[in-house]
Amino acid sequence: MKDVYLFSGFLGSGKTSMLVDVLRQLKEEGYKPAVIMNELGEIPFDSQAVDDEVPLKEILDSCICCTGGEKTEAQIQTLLYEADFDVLIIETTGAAHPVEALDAVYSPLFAELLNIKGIVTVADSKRWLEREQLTPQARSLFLEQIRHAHLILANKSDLLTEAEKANVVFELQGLNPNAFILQTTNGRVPLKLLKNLQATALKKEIEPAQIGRHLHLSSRVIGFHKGFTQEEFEEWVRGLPPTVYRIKGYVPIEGMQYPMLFQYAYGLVQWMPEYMNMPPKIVMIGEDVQSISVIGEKKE
Ligand SMILES: Nc1nc2c(ncn2[C@@H]2O[C@H](COP(=O)(O)OP(=O)(O)OP(=O)(O)O)[C@@H](O)[C@H]2O)c(=O)[nH]1
Repeated sequence: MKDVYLFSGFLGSGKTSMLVDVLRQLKEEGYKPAVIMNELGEIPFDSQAVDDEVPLKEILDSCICCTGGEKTEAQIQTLLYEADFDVLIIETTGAAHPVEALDAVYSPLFAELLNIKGIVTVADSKRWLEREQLTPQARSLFLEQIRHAHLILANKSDLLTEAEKANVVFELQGLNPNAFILQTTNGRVPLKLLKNLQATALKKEIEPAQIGRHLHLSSRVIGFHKGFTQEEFEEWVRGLPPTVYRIKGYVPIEGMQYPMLFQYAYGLVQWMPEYMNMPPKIVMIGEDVQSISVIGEKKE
């Protein structure tokens, strides 16, 4: 049987960071992992974090829980047919309801081959403390992702005081008394903890809540034809409504040879120099992102 983990968590909470670290640990211990990634947005941005030797299937611009299980089922079948792996990690979009995503993984086609270990949810600890600021729909999804987890990572703990950290763990445990909670930075979770999860995610527990469907998240790809200074770009980002949850992509910066890698998640921006000439495009994910005006946007 191949072990299957479902990685869940709100937009920008740290799922890909966790994935990269877990893949490293799996490989160090001699496992052969495979990955299915589901991204909101047409650009396979996160998959660049997975190196070439790991079998990878992507589901772009849709969401496991909203398209039903067919695409995931097909991707798992293809992997089982063509790839040699012993652990499968499915990273859902931050907009997915974990139980509905898990439901998509159960299929009579491969029930005998997969051992579903459980749902690991990454929670942005700072967002947790300020969850009242989310719209009610986004908040319900955020809470559902935590409520249904078998293991919770209280991530980004580097941004909190000791008292805040303790408070987050206490409150998360109140919402989900059955899950193990670990304080983390950059989604670092010891492999042993994952391996200890044991098929607690039984089929009979599943009660799809359909909450993800009431949250009208959309993604928008924005291309740029001119460069910015980092300050002016950040100023534009700071002026965005709080319902823009996530931005990632490549931004042309004056004086830089290639567009820089840019990430935005819950108030924090991150820039990294890029050594390849990546297309100057970002993906913006949130509620009603189509109506937002963008400086320097190239109409396609
Ligand atoms: N300060 C801090 N930043 C973090 C931590 N974990 C992740 N980040 C940053 O948060 C941003 C989002 O991290 P990802 O791992 O891409 O999050 P994600 O959940 O995969 O994002 P989506 O797939 O877009 O929903 C990146 O800029 C990370 O570098 C952490 O523990 N502390």
